[in-house]
Amino acid sequence: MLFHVRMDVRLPLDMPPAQAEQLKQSERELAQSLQRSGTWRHLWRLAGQYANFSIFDVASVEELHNLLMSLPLFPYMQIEVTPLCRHPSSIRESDA
Ligand SMILES: O=C(O)CC1=CCC(=O)O1
Repeated sequence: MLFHVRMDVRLPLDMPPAQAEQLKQSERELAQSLQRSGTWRHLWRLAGQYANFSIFDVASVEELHNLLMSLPLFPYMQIEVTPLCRHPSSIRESDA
């Protein structure tokens, strides 16, 4: 199952810089691991915003939910999830 996810990051202005850097580093390591495994298919920065568009490939809504909740930046993100299905006019054979 494919999901489009928008994440807007809102770190508290008074968060100590070292804590923010640690969170971002932990987020990066998990995001890159999930990209290598194929679960986090796409990760794009929204130009001019501290936000991303991502595509996740997971087996269930529960898997996506648990994954998103496990992200180190989860407490500081506003997240919007959109389920995707194949478009009838798509020329692709699969969702690959
Ligand atoms: O910077 C972001 O958009 C939040 C984020 C997702 C994966 C990552 O490494 O940072």
